[in-house]
Amino acid sequence: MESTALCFAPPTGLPINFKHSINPIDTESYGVAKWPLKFNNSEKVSKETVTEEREMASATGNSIHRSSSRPQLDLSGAAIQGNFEERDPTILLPNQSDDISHLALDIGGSLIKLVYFSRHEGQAANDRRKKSVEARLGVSNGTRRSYPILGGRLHFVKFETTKINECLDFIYSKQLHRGGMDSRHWHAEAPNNENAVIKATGGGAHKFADLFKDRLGVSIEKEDEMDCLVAGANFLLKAIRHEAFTHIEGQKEFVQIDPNDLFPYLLVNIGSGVSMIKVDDDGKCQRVSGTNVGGGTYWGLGRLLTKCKSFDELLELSQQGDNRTIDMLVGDIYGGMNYSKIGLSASTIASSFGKAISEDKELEDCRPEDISLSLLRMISYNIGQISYLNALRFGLKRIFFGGFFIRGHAYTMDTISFAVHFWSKGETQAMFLRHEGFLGALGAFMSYDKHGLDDLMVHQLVERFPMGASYIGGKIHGPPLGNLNEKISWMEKFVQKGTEIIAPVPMAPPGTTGLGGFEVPSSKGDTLRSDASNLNIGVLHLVPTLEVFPLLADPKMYEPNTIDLSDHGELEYWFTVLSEHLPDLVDKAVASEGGTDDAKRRGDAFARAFSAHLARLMEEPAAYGKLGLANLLELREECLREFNFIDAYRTIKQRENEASLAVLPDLLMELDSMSEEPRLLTLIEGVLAANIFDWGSRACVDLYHKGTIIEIYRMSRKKMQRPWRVDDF
Ligand SMILES: Nc1ncnc2c1ncn2[C@@H]1O[C@H](COP(=O)(O)OP(=O)(O)OP(=O)(O)O)[C@@H](O)[C@H]1O
Ligand SMILES: CC(C)(CO)[C@@H](O)C(=O)NCCC(=O)O
Repeated sequence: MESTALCFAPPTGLPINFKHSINPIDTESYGVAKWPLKFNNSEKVSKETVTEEREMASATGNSIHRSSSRPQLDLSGAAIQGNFEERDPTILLPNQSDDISHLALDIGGSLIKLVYFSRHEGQAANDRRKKSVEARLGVSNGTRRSYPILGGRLHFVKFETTKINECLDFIYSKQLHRGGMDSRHWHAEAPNNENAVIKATGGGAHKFADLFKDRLGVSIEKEDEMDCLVAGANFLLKAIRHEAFTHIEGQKEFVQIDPNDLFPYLLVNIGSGVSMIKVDDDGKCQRVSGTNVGGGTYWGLGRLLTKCKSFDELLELSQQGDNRTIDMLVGDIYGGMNYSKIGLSASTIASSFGKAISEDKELEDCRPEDISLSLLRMISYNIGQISYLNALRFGLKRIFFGGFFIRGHAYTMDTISFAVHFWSKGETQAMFLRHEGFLGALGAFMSYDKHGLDDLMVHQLVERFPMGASYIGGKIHGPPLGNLNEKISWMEKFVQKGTEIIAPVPMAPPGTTGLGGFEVPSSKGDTLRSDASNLNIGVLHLVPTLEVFPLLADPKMYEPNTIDLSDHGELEYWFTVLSEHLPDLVDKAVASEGGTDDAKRRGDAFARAFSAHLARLMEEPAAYGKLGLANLLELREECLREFNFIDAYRTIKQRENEASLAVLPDLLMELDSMSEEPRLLTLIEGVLAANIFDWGSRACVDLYHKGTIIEIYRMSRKKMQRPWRVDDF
């Protein structure tokens, strides 16, 4: 909220979340510039920064350390260009070569992952405002970091590696290779900078370096893949609040990792192939094992055997599968009996695909659904088992699994967890990461110096889930929204089409047996979501729009969620409250923008968007991370901003401020006439009375319709029985 009111609490009406707003809304643009651009046919240089030695070191399993060759921001001779009073003056960095990139890539065998940065609009003005607020309050976060973090957002996007041209088009359309659309230096006519460098990792950083030079005129600076995976994982585990979770028998549970107690751990990255890395510290790691039976195997073999056209299709197929028709179970061999002496139940799979040996069984006789499930189970279980053995080898108690093979898919995670749990007898814990597929790309992004990301802690980074903004895999889930207008019309269409556009793929629980312990690997509820990456990964705001309240003694320790919505009863209650309150909020929001037709349309779109989020969360409360009431309120606030409602309570605040100012002299006189002790008590009571005004409570809202807050305040001081009293002061 823009805090302008004199005397009342944040109009959430719910627990104060101690955050105040700093920045305007996210106005992400997916406008695509015309391709092709003027390319320069400069010589093909590919700067090698990864030395042979380092590559050898990682290949042979020696410890590897992060590269220190990083581009630096050269601030010498920096000067403001033009008018100092200007809202957003351009700062000239005369000695800076134009090679600061806002994009990093992980180009793997199957997928290209992009992490890119977009600057907040009006960032400079906000920074100034924030500084002046801090100066007034006598606090400063400035000492926390040695240099400022980039003010903006991190976005996550993926493409299939075979469609690298789509990826290049995307980079070009957003001018990411030139610092993004918001770059002050960018002009369509400007010549390409010969020195522009993009950090990239994965095999494709080597394979496609020339293509990047040819098509975008940029050089790829290669970062070691294992280093990047580890840097990305460490960053996520330290900086993102709800990053790691366990997934056992359909139950997802977020685990808050203590950054001081993170190491050592085993990182298992399941991409096309699988890498297992022992991580001892920041920048200290060793690839201890790997297996070539990984995500590529599932997708490759699965495609051949089922004729599926896409990975998603294959994964969804597995949902309807029954692996007992393909896998040979212990019971099949032992005449329906358990082999208890060695701990094998009859339902344990004795041999994956073992039933396919039967002479009267051809591929056509097998259901593609069953094949997909058997394959998924075989590969996931195998990876879980090898991971456990490596954890055992090095005495590691925690294994984090990443890579795009996982796809937040419940069955995959349950199977891996089961294998680790079963073989370690519960001693080793399998954990998953929400940004599973982006570890390498994030690590490559981290390798740019001076972005300040290294210093970010959990409470400083905020994740947001804008509507329809995910552009993933070269496929658009939700629209490629160019501007607010498109966003609104998309919401209108969304309503006409029902929920099919962004709603998760509804899937029946698989009736599968054969996991050797739990008969039916059920997932929560009746629905599963295979493509967890659609809405489950948001946009990371590096300078949050809702800033941590600067007077908090210890922001790390402050938990704004006084109500945990993992309790289903609470969840239902609050969802009802928020849904019922929605029309009233929309009225206020529309009024705050002058009640114009445009505001009404936006208000309508906001209501639909927020309702869609609520529906999504009702179905999978942990979809966006651990859900508490404060998160839900922040989501609502953010959603308002998406539709350009900067402060829904603006008009009310204005009215109240006027009313308050009108009576302030009388109130002060009244206070002045009191002796010291009753005066102090009245002040304390006044502050508390003002703070309990609760927009979420219908009683308060009804009361408010009958008068202004100041009247309510006066009345409450005189007549109303308060549900609290001041014991001591
Ligand atoms: N939309 C998709 N298209 C293709 N594969 C997908 C998709 N979604 C998930 N996958 C799975 O993710 C795997 C790729 O994962 P990831 O992107 O982490 O690895 P990679 O970097 O491509 O591979 P590597 O690191 O071995 O080079 C695929 O092999 C497949 O199993
Ligand atoms: C070759 C890489 C590292 C490329 O990402 C990956 O696919 C992998 O770890 N494959 C497994 C290779 C092996 O250790 O058998």
